[in-house]
Amino acid sequence: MTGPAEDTKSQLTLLSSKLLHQHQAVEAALNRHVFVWKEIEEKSQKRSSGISKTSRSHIVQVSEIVGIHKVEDEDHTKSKWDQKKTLQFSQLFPNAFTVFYVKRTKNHRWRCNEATFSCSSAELCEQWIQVTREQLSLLTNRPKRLLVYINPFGGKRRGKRIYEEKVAPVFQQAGISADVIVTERANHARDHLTTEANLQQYDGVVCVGGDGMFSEILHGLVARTQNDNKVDQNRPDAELKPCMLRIGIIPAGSTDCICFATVGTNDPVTSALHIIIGDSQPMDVCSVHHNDVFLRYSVSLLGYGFYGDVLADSEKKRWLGPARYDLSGVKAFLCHNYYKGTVSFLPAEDNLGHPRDKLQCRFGCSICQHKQSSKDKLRETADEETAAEVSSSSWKVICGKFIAINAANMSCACPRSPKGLSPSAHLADGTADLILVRKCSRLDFFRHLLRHTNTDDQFDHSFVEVHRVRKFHFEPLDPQPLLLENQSELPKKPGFCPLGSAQTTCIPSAAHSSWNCDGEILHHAAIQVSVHRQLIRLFARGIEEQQQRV
Ligand SMILES: CCCCCCCCCCCCC/C=C/[C@@H](O)[C@H](COP(=O)(O)O)NC(=O)CCCCCCCCCCCCCCC
Ligand SMILES: Nc1ncnc2c1ncn2[C@@H]1O[C@H](COP(=O)(O)OP(=O)(O)O)[C@@H](O)[C@H]1O
Ligand SMILES: [Ca+2]
Repeated sequence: MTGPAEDTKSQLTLLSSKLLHQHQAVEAALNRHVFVWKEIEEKSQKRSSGISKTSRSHIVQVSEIVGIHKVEDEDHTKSKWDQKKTLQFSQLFPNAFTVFYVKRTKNHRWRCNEATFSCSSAELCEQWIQVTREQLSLLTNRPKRLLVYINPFGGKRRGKRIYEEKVAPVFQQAGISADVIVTERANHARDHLTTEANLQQYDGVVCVGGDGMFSEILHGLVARTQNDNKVDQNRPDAELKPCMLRIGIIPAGSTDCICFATVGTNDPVTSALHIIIGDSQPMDVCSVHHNDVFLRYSVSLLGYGFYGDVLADSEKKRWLGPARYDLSGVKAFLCHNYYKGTVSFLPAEDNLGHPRDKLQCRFGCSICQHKQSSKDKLRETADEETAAEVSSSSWKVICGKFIAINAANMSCACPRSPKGLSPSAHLADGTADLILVRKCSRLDFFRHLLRHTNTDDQFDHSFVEVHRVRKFHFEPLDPQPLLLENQSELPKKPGFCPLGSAQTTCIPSAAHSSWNCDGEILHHAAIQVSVHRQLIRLFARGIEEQQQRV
C-alpha cells in the first residue's frame, strides 16, 4: 500500500520537455507511472481559425512500456524497407528516440505500438532514454532471462517460425535474453527441466506449442520443485510446494485452451507482451493418482468417456493437425458410447460460488483471491470416513451410466468453444467443476454439445449435473463392453463406426474409456484427483473485463 507521501512522490514529474512527434510539437512528460504527450496548439493557428480545438493527449502506463531506443541508422530486427525509412528519418531528425508500448486491440489482442519523438539536442535525447530505462528497471516483476522450449511439430508445425518471426523481435526490443531449445523428441523439455536445466539463471520458462507442450513444462517444473523440497509426489495427500518460476505460453498448438483461457486469445504477440511486462496469474493444478501411485498433473480438462475417446482416436490422426479433433469428435459422437462407474467427490465450500452462478473468472477475480480458512483446510485433509465428522457437507457418491465425466479446472475456453466447458470455472480458486453427462439420446447429447458454441446454458439439461469440487475419485464398474441400441446390427470389426446412420451401433474399444488429461491419455480408469490451489504461475493476467484503449 502506498501512503499519501508515496503517492505524491510517484506523481512527481521526472522529465518534461517539448519534443517533435509526427511533425507536430508536443509537450511530453514522464512520472513513475505514466508517460504522457500532448499536442501543443500554435497560438497563431488558434487565432486564425477562431476555434480552440482541444489538443489530443496520449497516456502510456510505464508498466506497459516494452522498451525505448534511440533511432539508429541500423536496426537488424526491421525489414529492409523499414531500415531505409529509419535511415532517412534519422538523417532528418538526428536526435530521436522511439518508445515501444502495449496497445490493446480487438478480442483481447495486444500489439506492440511505437511512437517516435525528436529532441532539440543529443543530450536531451539521451536523458529521455536513460530516465525511462531507469523507471523500467524498477519494475522487478519483469523477466530478464528466459528459457524457451519450442515444439517444432505442434499444431500446424509452425512453432519455430512463430517464435523467430513474431516473438524473438519483441523480446529483443524489451532487452530480454532467451536460451532457446528446439525439442527433438516428446518429453525432451520435461526431462531437461526435471534433471538438467540450471534454473537459477532464469526468470521464467516459455513453451512454444500447444497444451501438450505446456503439460511437459508443467510436469518438469513441478517435479523439479518437489524433488528439490523432498516432497513425495506419490502421496495423494502431499502438500505440494509451489513453483517459483513463471511459465509463458506462446500458442502454436491444436487447441491452445490454457493460453486462451488465461489471456483471452491465442495470439503469439499478445502472449509475448504479457511475458515482457511480467504479468503473473496463479493457477490451480490437479494431481491424478491411481492406488497411491502418481500418474499426472492436469490444469485444464480431465475428461473420461467422450473426450477420452476423442483423444484416443485422434492420436492415430496426428498427421491431420488440429482437424484431427473434429474428425474424431464426429466419430465419437456417432459411436455414442456410455460407461458405468462411481464418482465420489468433496464439494467446495459455498463461498466459492457455483458452476452455474455466471460469475466468470476475470482479471483481479475476487473468488480466486479468497483465502481458505483453517476449518476448510481441515475438511479438505480429512479422508472420506472422518470427513463426515468435520462437516455436514462432506463426500458425495454418485453411481450411473455416463457419456462423459469432465473435470474442468478452468473454463477450458478455446477457439472451438469461446466460453469453454465450464464458463464460470476459476483459474486459481482451488476447485474444479465436475460435469457429469449421463446416458441420453444422441439428439440430446448433440444439443448439449452445441450449447458449448453459443450462449445457451450447457448445464440446463436433465441429464447433466455439475458440482464445484476440491477432490474427486472415479471407479469404473462394468468389466464388460456396453453395447448400445440394435445389437443385431453390430459391425464385425471392433472399433469401426459406420458413419451416416443414426441407428448404427459401435463396439467400444474397451469396457472402459480412458481419461483425457490435458490432451494426454491416461491408461488407468480408476483415479483419485485433488486440486492444488495456485501451485504454478503463468505470465498472464486472466481475461480483462473491458477493452481499455490507449
Ligand atoms: C456441435 C459442435 C460441438 C462443439 C463442441 C466443442 C467443445 C469443445 C470443448 C473443448 C475443451 C478443450 C479442453 C482442452 C483440451 C486440450 O488440453 C487437449 C489437448 O490440446 P492440444 O492438442 O493443443 O495439446 N485438446 C483436446 O482434447 C481436444 C478436444 C477437442 C474436442 C473437440 C470435439 C468436437 C466435437 C464435435 C462433435 C460434432 C458432432 C456433430 C454431429 C454431426
Ligand atoms: N520434438 C518433438 N517430437 C515429437 N513430439 C514432440 C516433440 N516435442 C514435443 N512433442 C510432443 O508433442 C505433443 C503435442 O504437442 P503440442 O505442442 O501440444 O501440439 P498439439 O497442440 O498439436 O497437440 C506433446 O505430447 C509433446 O510432448
Ligand atoms: Ca480452478
